[in-house]
Amino acid sequence: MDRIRIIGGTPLKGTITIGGAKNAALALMPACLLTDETLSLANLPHLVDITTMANLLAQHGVGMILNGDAANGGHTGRVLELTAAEITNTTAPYDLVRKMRASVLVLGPLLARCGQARVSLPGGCAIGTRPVDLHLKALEQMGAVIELEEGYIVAHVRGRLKGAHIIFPQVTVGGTENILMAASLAEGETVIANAAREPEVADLAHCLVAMGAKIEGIGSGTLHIQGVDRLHGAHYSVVPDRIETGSYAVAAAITRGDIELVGARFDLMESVNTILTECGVLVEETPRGMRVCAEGRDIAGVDIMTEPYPGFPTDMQAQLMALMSTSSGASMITETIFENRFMHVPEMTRMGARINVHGASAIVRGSAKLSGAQVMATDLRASVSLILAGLAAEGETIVNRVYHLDRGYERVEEKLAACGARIERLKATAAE
Ligand SMILES: CC(=O)N[C@H]1[C@@H](OP(=O)(O)OP(=O)(O)OC[C@H]2O[C@@H](n3ccc(=O)[nH]c3=O)[C@H](O)[C@@H]2O)O[C@H](CO)[C@@H](O)[C@@H]1O
Ligand SMILES: C=C(OP(=O)(O)O)C(=O)O
Repeated sequence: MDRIRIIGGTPLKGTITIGGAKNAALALMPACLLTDETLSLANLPHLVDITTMANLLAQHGVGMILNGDAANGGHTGRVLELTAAEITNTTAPYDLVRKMRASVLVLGPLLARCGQARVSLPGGCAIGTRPVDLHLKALEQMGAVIELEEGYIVAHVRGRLKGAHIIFPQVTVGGTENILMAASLAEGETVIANAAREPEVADLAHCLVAMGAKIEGIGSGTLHIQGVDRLHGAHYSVVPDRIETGSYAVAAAITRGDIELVGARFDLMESVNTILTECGVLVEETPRGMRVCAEGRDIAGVDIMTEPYPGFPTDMQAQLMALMSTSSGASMITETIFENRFMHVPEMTRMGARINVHGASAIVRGSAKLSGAQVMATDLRASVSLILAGLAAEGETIVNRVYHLDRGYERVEEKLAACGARIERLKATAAE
């Protein structure tokens, strides 16, 4: 397995281009199953998760054409044309679903278009148990008959799905996305109350509208969807990745550097920027995106609690913990979304961070210096948080098991190195 080697201590300066959002793209791609016409997605990030979703869609019968953007070396701004002229297979197999939980997002579209679907249960993952019971209950309310057989969700509906009044007892991003897609082709009106307001959900809703769906309340906690008989093709550009933006904002802050994040959507960064500003970091909007500067600044400890959007994102919790480890005060970080999302703590502790976990809260006592160490990445955001800690640490840090990182960060070493970071990927040898 590849490893990342970092020699820390250099304040990062320069520009980093932000790509399309992984979590938006993973919801937009399965939307192609709702129509026999072509859905063309621009600004698609180049990530392992996107390839996994493409492989899953291909085995459902989706034809795909990828147009690389030569001007950017074929890396960023890719355009993917997806055509589900005919759905040849309604099973999402375990081998693909287990690689990526977002695979469950084919369930709603398959059921709406084909009246049946057989999707492997995603199972738990490193950060929590992550059941999909709320997706299933909502689809049942829409008339689907669902059974669990041999680890698979086996669903069918007689005729079309029917509009329903769905009240999610807990905010669920994937649940809202699955129901949005299913409801777009259902008979009658669906109301989703306590819907997720994440920008990636809004991105999906805007794309569905471009495909002919009738959705009101986009971006709010109540969505009204008037089902239509058919959807058509569309061309849609994926929203910039706010978690990638936030991760590189922390890279600037933790190294006391100065980075412009080109293409970032400042308006989607409010909760993260509020915390960074409270810490003492300068964050400002620029004509091209946003600038984050911590040069010569003292970072203060602040308390953070993860919440659904517009609250502070759980996907930024580990990165902020790395920053808080280098602050001059104490902070309390409370994780309210996932029950097991502190796996970066023992690894950061190996680098000299002073962190104690009590239930859902971690007390971070800032320390002046982190020191390089061998650490193990356990999940996507934990991986990037260890890289961030390594950038600030004295000496050499080796982050092992970085395959998680490639799920969600495109060319991370290249982007950081362009700002002066001493970072390289150590490729796995054939014997490993
Ligand atoms: C691909 C993608 O977009 N992933 C994001 C998405 O994950 P994902 O869509 O899986 O997260 P959810 O918003 O659904 O999960 C939120 C909480 O609700 C619980 N829950 C969810 C569904 C359900 O049927 N039953 C249930 O109990 C989950 O276990 C979790 O504790 O939103 C999370 C919360 O912002 C982010 O961290 C992930 O990066
Ligand atoms: C938890 C994440 O992704 P996923 O939902 O795909 O596991 C993430 O992006 O941080």
